Amino acid sequence: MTKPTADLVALDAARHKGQGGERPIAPIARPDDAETRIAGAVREILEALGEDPDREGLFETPGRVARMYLDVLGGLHEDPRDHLHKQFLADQHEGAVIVRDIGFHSMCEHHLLPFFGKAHVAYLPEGGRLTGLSKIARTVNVLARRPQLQERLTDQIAASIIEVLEPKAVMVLVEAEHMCMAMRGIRNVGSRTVTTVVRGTWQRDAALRAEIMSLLKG
Ligand SMILES: Nc1nc2c(ncn2[C@@H]2O[C@H](COP(=O)(O)OP(=O)(O)OP(=O)(O)O)[C@@H](O)[C@H]2O)c(=O)[nH]1
Ligand SMILES: [Zn+2]
Repeated sequence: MTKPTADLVALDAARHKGQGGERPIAPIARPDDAETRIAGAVREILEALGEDPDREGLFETPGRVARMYLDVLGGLHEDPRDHLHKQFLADQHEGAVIVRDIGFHSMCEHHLLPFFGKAHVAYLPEGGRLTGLSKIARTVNVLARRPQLQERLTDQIAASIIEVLEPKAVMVLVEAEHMCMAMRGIRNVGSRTVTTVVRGTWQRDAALRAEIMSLLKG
């Protein structure tokens, strides 16, 4: 079978090189002593703040925070593309598949503070090649549970789908609120950031692109 989207995969690989440093989609290994090391570092932070990490309320905090980080950043050690291998064929379906309102929580890699919101994903299947709807949400979830940039999260959702499903087109829209803008720094509560990516045939057809984009926005 020919690879109609090979050029798109290459384009994505090139884009990721220049974007916020290289952080490929592939998972990385988790060191065996990760929990102990994170707990030790959290204890250091508490001490550096002048706190007593042995007082009753903080005694178990380093371990808790370590387990929390391993959970909320656990997507580093999973491959988001794995989920997309569960595929079905539906030759008669020629239209787009749109999954809206996929809630996610991520961590901004600049401050390690949460950003969270919704991802909306559309793809145009090639040859009726579909994946399970939940698998798109699982893919978003793995990529979100990493130190991320919203732009990279958006790109990597599209790149994962392109690589595994080889669709004719993909569009992803992510809207999120960043705690690093709300809790600190500019302290701007309530502003939302929207990022989009369009790949494949929808890049070339402005009318169709606008139609899919309006469906994505809901
Ligand atoms: N493009 C992009 N920027 C982000 C994201 N998450 C956080 N940032 C921004 O990363 C920037 C880091 O800027 P720096 O000047 O290095 O850090 P800072 O002094 O803490 O910046 P302020 O937030 O302006 O106080 C800030 O402008 C953040 O708003 C993201 O997902 N995408
Ligand atoms: Zn930030």
